[in-house]
Amino acid sequence: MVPNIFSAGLDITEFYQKKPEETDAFWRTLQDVFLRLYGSKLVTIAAISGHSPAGGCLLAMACDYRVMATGKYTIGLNETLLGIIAPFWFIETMKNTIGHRETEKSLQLGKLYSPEQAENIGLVDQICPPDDVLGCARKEMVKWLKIPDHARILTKQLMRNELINNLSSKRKEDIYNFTSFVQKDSIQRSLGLYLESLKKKKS
Ligand SMILES: CCCCC/C=C\CCCC/C=C/C(=O)SCCNC(=O)CCNC(=O)[C@H](O)C(C)(C)COP(=O)(O)OP(=O)(O)OC[C@H]1O[C@@H](n2cnc3c(N)ncnc32)[C@H](O)[C@@H]1OP(=O)(O)O
Repeated sequence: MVPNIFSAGLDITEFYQKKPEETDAFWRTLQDVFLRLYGSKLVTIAAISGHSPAGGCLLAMACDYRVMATGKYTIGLNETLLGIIAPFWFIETMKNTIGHRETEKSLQLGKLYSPEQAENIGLVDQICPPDDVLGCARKEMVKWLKIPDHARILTKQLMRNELINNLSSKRKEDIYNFTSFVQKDSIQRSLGLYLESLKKKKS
């Protein structure tokens, strides 16, 4: 577990100044990771040790339960702030987590929530001091593991199969949409400026 950062989201350098076949392969891998995690028969609990923007938020939402560290961290789907769009399955996952209305506001504004705000809207289930995040996640895991596995798994599948089947049937189209979108000159310019701004913030 890395302190302060759960995940900085997708590595933008994987779709900045890359060839279409490279961005295709990158997106296919992300789809694989998501489908495996969201559809996992195992109990999955995200111990969110710090920042969790965009793709990081998606990974956390793909789990069954989320524990987030308190502190000056943020979580959310901030794609619009970067001049890009959250794909339909990011949107559906967020709707399944916090509901339609909150998702609509959240996505259009590219909102990044503090841990307390995230807990209030149900984006995370629990907040804990940073040095206790793993402990809180473990405690919660014990509860989940007491439930008869077959019943929990079938329930999870009933709740999640619609989205899994939808994405599975549209994978090629989704890859095509991603690559044609990120290859646009205007999007490449936005991504370049954003990467520069991250580096400037650091120096
Ligand atoms: C019509 C159909 C449309 C279909 C769909 C089309 C399109 C697009 C969908 C794309 C979905 C995208 C999802 C994403 O996840 S995009 C990435 C979003 N992530 C972020 O915005 C986070 C950016 N990072 C930060 O805000 C901060 O780094 C931090 C996570 C808060 C941590 O801060 P700090 O500890 O101060 O770290 P540094 O800022 O110093 O960063 C260290 C170095 O890492 C570079 N960096 C950071 N994040 C990223 C990233 N996500 N990708 C690539 N590089 C990143 C940063 O520039 C520093 O680099 P350096 O060491 O070389 O200077």
